[in-house]
Formats: sequence, structure tokens, C-alpha cells
Amino acid sequence: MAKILVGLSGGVDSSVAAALMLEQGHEVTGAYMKNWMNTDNIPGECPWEQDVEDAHAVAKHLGIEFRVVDLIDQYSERIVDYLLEGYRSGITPNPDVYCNREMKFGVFLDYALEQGFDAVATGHYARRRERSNGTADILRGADPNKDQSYFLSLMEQKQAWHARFPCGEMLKPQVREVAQRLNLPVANKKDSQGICFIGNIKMSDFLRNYVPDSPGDIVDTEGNKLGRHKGLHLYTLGQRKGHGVASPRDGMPYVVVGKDAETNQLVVGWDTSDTPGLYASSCIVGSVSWVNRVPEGVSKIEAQPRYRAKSEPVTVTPLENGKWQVDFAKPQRAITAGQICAFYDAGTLLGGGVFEKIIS
Ligand SMILES: Nc1ncnc2c1ncn2[C@@H]1O[C@H](COP(=O)(O)OP(=O)(O)OP(=O)(O)O)[C@@H](O)[C@H]1O
Repeated sequence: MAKILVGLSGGVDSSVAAALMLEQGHEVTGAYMKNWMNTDNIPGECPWEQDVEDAHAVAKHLGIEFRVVDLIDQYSERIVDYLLEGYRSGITPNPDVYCNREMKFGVFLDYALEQGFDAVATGHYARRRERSNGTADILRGADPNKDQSYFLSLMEQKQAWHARFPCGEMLKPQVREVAQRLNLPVANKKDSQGICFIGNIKMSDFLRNYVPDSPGDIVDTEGNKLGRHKGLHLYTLGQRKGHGVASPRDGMPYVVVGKDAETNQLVVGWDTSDTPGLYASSCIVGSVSWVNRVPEGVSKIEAQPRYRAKSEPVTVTPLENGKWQVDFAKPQRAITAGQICAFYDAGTLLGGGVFEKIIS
């Protein structure tokens, strides 16, 4: 039996995670992390008050202690600043991945250990396996549609060691069934969406509040002016909709194929593999962390360049400065600086890093 602190978000997955930990005989406490309060009144729904209430109701239903842990300052420093700094500097940050390393398995785990807990459990769809040498691996979740191991790819060994993912062996419909069987007050609650803890606020509305608009020209790959954009930070490579430029070709929309920070131009082109800038095979990945062991020299593994992408064969080569060169066997669409590259060996998460530079 272990002392487990469950991150109770007020959603179905973490509620079932708490119930499963109890069923397995652990001593369980639930805690809601208060991270963001929308004090600047950005338009959109930010239902944290409802979430705390729901989390509390679940804890009561399960008969476990419930706490609210105030991490607003740390969230602002570690996530909001990283997010805004990233967008200001022209990259596309990934707050969801950083949330796991910095918040849930960062300050929240530190709090848990200080308070005498052995581990933090969450409702993530990922699996964890202990090895006989006293280390832990993170594996893809059993549900291929829900697998969230990508979001855990920057986690370090100590974090993996103290993590528990009770829903990871199950499919989402099974998790809903458990919630119904146990009559959990959130059994029929809709899944949450939106960035991390910011809730259902649109990213563009969120950014508009902090990063000033910086309009410029939209051009095609030959440099012909096609329209105006509101600020390069509001667009991502490969984006099909929302740039406002109608395509003259039927059934072939323009997509964002480049951002030129010097001229403040947004470049659009065709969504084809020969469009310059849209596909790349070779890149530099920095801020790399390996969950359990560092690959020995040049290695053939797999890499997943975004959440909803397949992992693809790559060759990784360590560079002198702690960064890694990653060469994909097949060119990948819209690899974006700032986004996360997760590394796998079959179903095992090896680690991850941040795309820093696209070579070709
Ligand atoms: N505000 C929070 N307080 C405590 N734990 C949280 C909070 N937000 C997320 N978590 C934990 O992180 C896990 C993954 O977060 P994510 O935002 O992806 O939730 P989710 O997949 O919608 O799960 P859920 O149905 O539990 O909300 C949650 O299952 C929960 O354990």
C-alpha cells in the first residue's frame, strides 16, 4: 500500500484514476491544482470553479480527503511566461507538454513528496513499468485513440518513478463504464478541451491579450502579395484555415508554408510535398530529456513530431552541445520550431526534446 496524491481535475479520467487507486488498496488523497484564474477577463469559458466543485464532489463520493493546492504563481512563471515568450520570439510553444514536466510532475509532485506521499497519480492514458533495476519506463496507453504519452515526453526518471497512471491500461469507454458503475458525479461530464488549464479560451484570444498584433503581408512562394495577416505568432506552419486567403485552385486550399520574421511576411503555398518549407527530414532537437537511458551514440529509433502524428523511423545523432540531430526516414509535414519531438522504441517512450532548427 502506498500513499497516493491524485491530481483531481474535475474530469472523468482523474476521478476514475482515484477510484482505481482506492480499489487497489492505496491510501488516497485528491487534490485540485489551482493554476489559472483568468483575472484579466479574457473572453471565453474558464470553468475552473465548476471543476473544483466537481473534483470535491468526486472526493466526497469516494470518501477521500480533498485539497486545493494553489500553484497560480508557479503556473504563471513556468507556463504562461514560457508560452508568451515563445510566441513573442516566433516559435510555437507546447504548454501541455511543459505542464506535465513543470506542474503536475514538477511543483505538484514536489508538494506531494514534501507532504509524505509516495507518488502522484493522474488520469493520463499512458502506462508505467518498473524495471528490476529500480527505474521506471513510460509506455504508450493501451487505447491508441487516447494515448497521451507524447505529453509526458519531457519527463525525467525521478518524475516517472513517482508517477502512476491507473487509466493507462484501459480504453476510454471502459473508463466511462467504471465511472458509471461507481456512480461518480462526473460520469457523464464532457471531456475538457483547450490549452492545459486555461480552459476553453481560444489560443488566439488568449494571445491577443498579451502579445500585440503586428500586421504584415501574406505572400505566395514567389513573393506575390495576396493579403494581410494580424501577426506571425497567430499562425502555424501547415495551417489551412484562418489565414483568409482564398485559393484560385478548386479543392486545393493555400496553407501556411513559412513565416519570415525579418520581413514580417506570412508565406502561403500548396499543400504538396514539393512546396519549399512545408516538408523536412532533418532537424536539430534541443532541451532533450531521456526518461530512462540515453541512447548510445547514433541510434535508430522512432520519433513522433506532434500529438496526432504517427511515430516514424529516425536516426538520432548526439551533437557536442547536448542537442541531437534527428533524421527522419521520410520527409515530415510542418515540423515546427518550439514543438515537441517525442522519441519511442516501439511502445516505450524514450524521451523528447524541442525542435530548434529545421535543417532541410
Ligand atoms: N487542475 C488540475 N488539478 C489536478 N489535476 C489535474 C488538473 N488538470 C489536470 N490534472 C491531471 O492531469 C491529468 C491529465 O490532464 P488533462 O488536462 O489531459 O485531462 P483529461 O485527459 O481531460 O483528464 P480528466 O478527464 O481527468 O480531466 C488529469 O487526468 C488529472 O489527473
